[in-house]
Amino acid sequence: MFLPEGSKDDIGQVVANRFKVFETFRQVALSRNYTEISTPLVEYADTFTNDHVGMSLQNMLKWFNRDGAIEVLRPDWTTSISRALTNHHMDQHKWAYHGSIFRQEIPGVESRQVGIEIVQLPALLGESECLFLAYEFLNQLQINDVIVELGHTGIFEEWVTKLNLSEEQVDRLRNAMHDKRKDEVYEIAKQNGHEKEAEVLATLVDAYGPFEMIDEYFDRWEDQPKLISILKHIKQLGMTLRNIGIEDLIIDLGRVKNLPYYTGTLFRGFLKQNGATCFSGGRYDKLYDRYQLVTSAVGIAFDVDILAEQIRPEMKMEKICIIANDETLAYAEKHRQSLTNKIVDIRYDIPKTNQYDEMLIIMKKDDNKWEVTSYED
Ligand SMILES: N[C@@H](Cc1c[nH]c[nH+]1)C(=O)O
Repeated sequence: MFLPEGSKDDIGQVVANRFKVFETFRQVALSRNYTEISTPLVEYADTFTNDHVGMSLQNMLKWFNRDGAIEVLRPDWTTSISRALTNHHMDQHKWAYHGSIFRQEIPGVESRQVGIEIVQLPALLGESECLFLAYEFLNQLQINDVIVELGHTGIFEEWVTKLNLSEEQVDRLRNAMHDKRKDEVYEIAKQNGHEKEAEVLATLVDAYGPFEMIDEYFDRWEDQPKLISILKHIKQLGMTLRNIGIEDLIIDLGRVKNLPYYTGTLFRGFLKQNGATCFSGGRYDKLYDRYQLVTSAVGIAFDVDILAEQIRPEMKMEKICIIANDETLAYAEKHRQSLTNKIVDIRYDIPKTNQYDEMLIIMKKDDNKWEVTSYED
């Protein structure tokens, strides 16, 4: 039997590690007063593709339902939670979730996330909370070598308004910017004759580095109040993170949104070991506009599969095998319960591999009682 391309079965340690990530996340989120939320796996495509969200149908797993409407497997938690929350009271601010999302551009199509969404909290509080939680969660998983990157959608978008480009040109520009293709950024940006602004935009491609670099840009953009207020916000967030001990902090001022709904601060976490993105998130206030709700919203999602790969094996527990038969099975189970903090297996056959630290066998004594003795072969 075959599986569709990208799909795979997982066995043993991978599955165990994933559960460790899920469990640790739940415990951290609950201790920070999050309420758990779950949305259905199957939703209408329109929930994600309407103008307020703007995700592309192309990458979704989709089909027509009986009435001819397009349904999809959940491609994004953030959007489906915003749909769900508008039908609920908004007096709870902090929401936590865990489960799969499906996007065709992700290798394997299915990927597992744990994440949080925070609504209607002041900007700095909500954004810091996302990264405070990230810090606590990763510490608990003993994953310490992570670089936190801060960015903001507003910097690129502000420069772009000066260029008089069509929507299609802006999309191409955003993609070139995302891939840090500097020459292409310049070429697209100057298409309507704004060469000076195009040059500045091209230099934004290189505007990444250690957090302290932000001070340079206060001088460079001193005559641009919008950009200065964005810089002040990023700086304040960065200083707050520094104050709780997040040392590995970088900025990318040329960062563009990787999901269409972002409207402000963006953050990502990279594993130092291999550069993989282990979390990603940001501000998306506009997602609630279509429900005529004035809301501030920010969130972060962690890639469970990437984190699971980093988990160190648990302390090894002693592994015992009790050899039983139909007659001694119940006694074996009772004995198993008395062996705490050990992995205990019951088998009828005598295992050929030496995967157990100890093997026990149940023998009948003269007085018709049972006795557990060590099995030696
Ligand atoms: N949904 C985003 C992460 C996020 C959560 N909240 C805001 N952003 C993602 O899948 O990358």
